[in-house]
Formats: sequence, structure tokens, C-alpha cells
Amino acid sequence: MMPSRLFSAGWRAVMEGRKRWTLPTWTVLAPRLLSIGCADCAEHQEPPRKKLLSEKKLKRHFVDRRRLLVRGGHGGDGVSCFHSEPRKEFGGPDGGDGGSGGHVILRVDRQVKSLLSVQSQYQGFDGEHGGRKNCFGRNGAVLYIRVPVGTLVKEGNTVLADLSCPGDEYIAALGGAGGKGNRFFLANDNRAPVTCTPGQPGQERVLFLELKTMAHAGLVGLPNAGKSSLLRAISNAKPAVAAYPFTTLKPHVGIVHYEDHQQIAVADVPGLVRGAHQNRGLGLAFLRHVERCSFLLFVLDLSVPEPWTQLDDLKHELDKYEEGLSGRPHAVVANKIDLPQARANLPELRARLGTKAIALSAATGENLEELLLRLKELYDSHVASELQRGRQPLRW
Ligand SMILES: Nc1nc2c(ncn2[C@@H]2O[C@H](COP(=O)(O)OP(=O)(O)OP(=O)(O)O)[C@@H](O)[C@H]2O)c(=O)[nH]1
Ligand SMILES: [Mg+2]
Repeated sequence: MMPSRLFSAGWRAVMEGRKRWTLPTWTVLAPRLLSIGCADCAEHQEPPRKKLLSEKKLKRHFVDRRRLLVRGGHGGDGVSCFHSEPRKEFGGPDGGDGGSGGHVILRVDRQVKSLLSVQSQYQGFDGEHGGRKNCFGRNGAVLYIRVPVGTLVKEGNTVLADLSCPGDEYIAALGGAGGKGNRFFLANDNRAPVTCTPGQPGQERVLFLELKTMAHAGLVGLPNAGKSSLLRAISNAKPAVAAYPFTTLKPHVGIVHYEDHQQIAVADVPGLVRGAHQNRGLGLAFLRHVERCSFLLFVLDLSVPEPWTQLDDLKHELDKYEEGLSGRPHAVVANKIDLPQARANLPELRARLGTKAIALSAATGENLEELLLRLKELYDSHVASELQRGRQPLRW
């Protein structure tokens, strides 16, 4: 029996799906009629066609790695000067110390979704120089670089930090120490020191940032299988949907809300092609994101001939990338059941994969509840196993 709380979550998703996909006829027809009128006026205007991107260009669009040069702020210089005022001509040394340079810190921010906003160089704020009358220079402010959840920080091949929780911080470069003013060198045997020291330069490092999407579930499928459409149907995320391969170039995370306030994060990642483990298509870039998902949803396009071969291809690629990756808890989703070819393929798919394959339509919202229920089951068993291992499960 389906618990009522889940049913209502599923129902809401179905209704949302319907709202999007079955618009009232007039709203569809009106713009069409208009566009026919315009087409008559401009006969020779070809509709703009989206060009297919080459593999090389695809990789350029996808920013999940960054090389970063970070320099901490320079420390301010200490000052050498002597106090002097009427009737107190030799008031002693009063040169203040310089302020410390500011650190450069990586901080996880939930609002940031990719490394696109991270620049290639950062220079921390310098500390102020010391002043007369024992005035110390102000310390340089801390410079925060906002990075998404799931960022790995590497130096060479060594992993320095795994920033996996919102608010996590890592000091990328320390600011330089401020110099000392001559007041600092005052001693019994030296009442008038002239020595002062300059501020130290900040630390300079070359770091590599690598983003591994952190979500509970990962949607894995060939290009055009309908992963983004599915994410749109079950969550409020709005990844682009189009009838050409590699519409999705970077991961999107959608949150599925359940009535008991549980939230499951589902990641839509770029389509996988044969040879992905050898870096074909979006290849390794894509697989890195799948690696971190606790459980997987294999999305098959049921409308193409022999859809069951897709599952073998997907599992093969995952296992080539990391042994046992396809063995993670998973569900098989057979999408596009609204199409006649898909309905014809369903009995054979069921015969080969068993009844566990969830046949649904992301476009019409048909049978989404079954997926939502399965998703919740996978999530519950993930939480239970994490707690058993004494680890806190990932929360969104
Ligand atoms: N008839 C039908 N079409 C669907 C369904 N789901 C998706 N589509 C269509 O399939 C095409 C591809 O959908 P996407 O959601 O962009 O597929 P994707 O798997 O995200 O593709 P990539 O991002 O390129 O990997 C679009 O034209 C969708 O309208 C469905 O359930 N039924
Ligand atoms: Mg997509």
C-alpha cells in the first residue's frame, strides 16, 4: 500500500508535470497561428537551428575544474620614527608595526553551483604600514572565494581538503606577517633603536579545484533519454530540455520534497556515451559526478529499438571507470512510455529486466508516483546504512 504522505508528494509532482506538458489548446495554437502569419511575410527566414557541438567544444563548456593561483596579502611595513614635541624633544621610538596581510580562504556556499565563477588568480588584501605615535597598521581583510558543495582541493596530486558541507572553509594562502616598528626594538641597552622590519610577502600556492557533485541520487542515461525532463517533472529544478544530444552540459541538482519534510537531492548529469571511461563525450567529467551519488537512477529511452542494451552499456561504462560503481543501490527507469513504440517494447524489457523497471513518462507525468516511492525507499535505506556506519547522512 502507498503511504498517503508519499502519495500526495507524488500527486503534486504529477499535477506539476501535467501543468507543464498539457497546456490548454488555445495557448498552444495562438502563437502557432501568429508564427504562420509571420512566416508568410518572411518566407526566406530559416528558423535558427542549434548546431551540434564538437567533443572538444563540449569539454570547454563544462567547468568542473579550475587551476588557481592564490597569494596571501603582503604584510604592512613597520616604521622607524621618534616621538618629538615641544619640551619633549627626545620622546623615544614610536614607530608602529605593520598590519598582517589578509588570508585567502575557500568557503563553501550553497548558492554557488559550479566553478565557473572562480577566477584563475586571487591576491589577498595587503596589511597597512605602521604609523607614527605607535599606530599599528590595519590587518588586511580576509578574501573569501566562494565554491560549491563537493569541491576537492588539490595541490599536485595530493588531496588537501574535501569541502563537502555548506560553510566548510580551507585556508588557501596565508597572509604575510606585518613588519615591526622601531618601538618593538626598544631595550635597556638600546634606548633609541632605528631598526624596523618590512612586512612579509603572503604565501603563494597553485591549487587545483575539482567539483564532484554531491547529491543523493544521480540520473544516469544516454543522451536524449529524458533525464532532464524527469528532473523537471519530479522537482522544481529547471534544466534545459531539447531533442538533441548533450543538452545538459553541467550538472543540475533538483530537490524532491516529501510530506514528512524529507528532501532528496537528485542530480541531472550530462548524457553518457559508449567509451565515456576513455573520456569520450563528456566522459570522465561526467563520471566524476556520478561517483559521489549515494544511489543511481538508470534512465532508459524505451522508444528506441532494443532499449535493454542501454542498461548494459551504462553499467559497463560505470564499472570501467570505477569497479563496482554500477553495483550501487539503484532503480531502472524506462522513460517515454507515452509513445507507441515504447509501449510495444515494454513487455520484452520487463521479460529481460524483471518487473523492477519503472515504466513512466516524464512528459505526461504517467506513473511518476512509483518512481517517487522507490526514490524514498532508496533514500531511507541509505540513511539507515550511514547511521549504522556512524556517519551523518548528507542533508539538503
Ligand atoms: N514523448 C516523450 N518525450 C520525452 C519524454 N521525456 C523526454 N522527452 C523528450 O526527449 C528529448 C530529450 O529530453 P531531455 O530531457 O533533454 O534528455 P536528456 O537525457 O536530459 O538529454 P541530454 O541532456 O542531452 O543528456 C526532448 O525532446 C524531450 O521532450 C517522455 O516521457 N515522452
Ligand atoms: Mg539533459
